[in-house]
Amino acid sequence: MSLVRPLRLLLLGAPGSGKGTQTSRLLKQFPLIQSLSSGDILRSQIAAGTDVGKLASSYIKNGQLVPDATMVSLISNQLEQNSWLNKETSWLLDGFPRTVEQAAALNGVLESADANLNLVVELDVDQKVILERIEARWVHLPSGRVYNLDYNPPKVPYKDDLTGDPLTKREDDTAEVFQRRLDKYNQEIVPLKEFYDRRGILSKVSGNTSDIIYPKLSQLLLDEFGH
Ligand SMILES: Nc1nc2c(ncn2[C@@H]2O[C@H](COP(=O)(O)OP(=O)(O)O)[C@@H](O)[C@H]2O)c(=O)[nH]1
Ligand SMILES: Nc1ncnc2c1ncn2[C@@H]1O[C@H](COP(=O)(O)OP(=O)(O)O)[C@@H](O)[C@H]1O
Repeated sequence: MSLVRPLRLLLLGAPGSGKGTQTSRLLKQFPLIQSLSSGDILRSQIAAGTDVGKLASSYIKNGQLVPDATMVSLISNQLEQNSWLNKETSWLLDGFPRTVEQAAALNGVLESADANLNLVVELDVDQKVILERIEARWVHLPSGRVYNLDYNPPKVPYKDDLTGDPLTKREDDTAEVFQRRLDKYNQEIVPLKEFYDRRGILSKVSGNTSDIIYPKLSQLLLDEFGH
């Protein structure tokens, strides 16, 4: 089955909860959905040595959030570039907004294009299980493809399945930095969820593995946008 109404989805979830993993599965099942990952955009800015990348890098390596104004301008420009600000395109956001200030700014941008979010889903994963995920996470930076030594290892050790490029460890994927990111997430997520709950578009899917979560997430989309 496919979606019959345009979906404008925001995935919320703790670092390591599986936002990227769920995104890649959704894009396979629903090819009409386009996606944006704020973390991937920042990492490509860093790799390109841009001013935004230089600024962001100092926050990311310490597990801090990049300032709201920087994120709002970076992602708003990306929404324009992607030509998402219309009523027809189906898209999903992973990693932005992360604060209620970012959510309010995004709301203004989308509202003025009459293309506001119509579903926000929180990935509810026991936070005890996500640290070990982070420690086993390896990424292919140019594509954003995500691997895990335990859960979904690359075919050739430490090499990207499609390009053969070497995989890398993210500098913010250490236990120490991860704990700071998790603490920050737990602080910001409460007002952020309230922001969307007040708008009647917040849902939650729970499960301690992505294989449990994905069928629930996919069914939620089909229930709400598949007819
Ligand atoms: N053990 C395990 N690892 C998972 C599961 N789902 C995703 N992962 C891995 O855990 C890490 C974090 O997942 P990711 O999708 O990057 O989470 P994000 O930070 O929320 O985008 C990655 O290495 C994934 O491959 C799962 O159900 N079990
Ligand atoms: N919306 C945002 N606001 C502020 N900082 C952000 C945002 N998105 C990403 N970042 C920065 O980039 C880092 C990596 O983001 P991301 O790849 O989404 O992490 P994770 O995969 O752990 O959820 C974050 O820890 C944060 O420092």
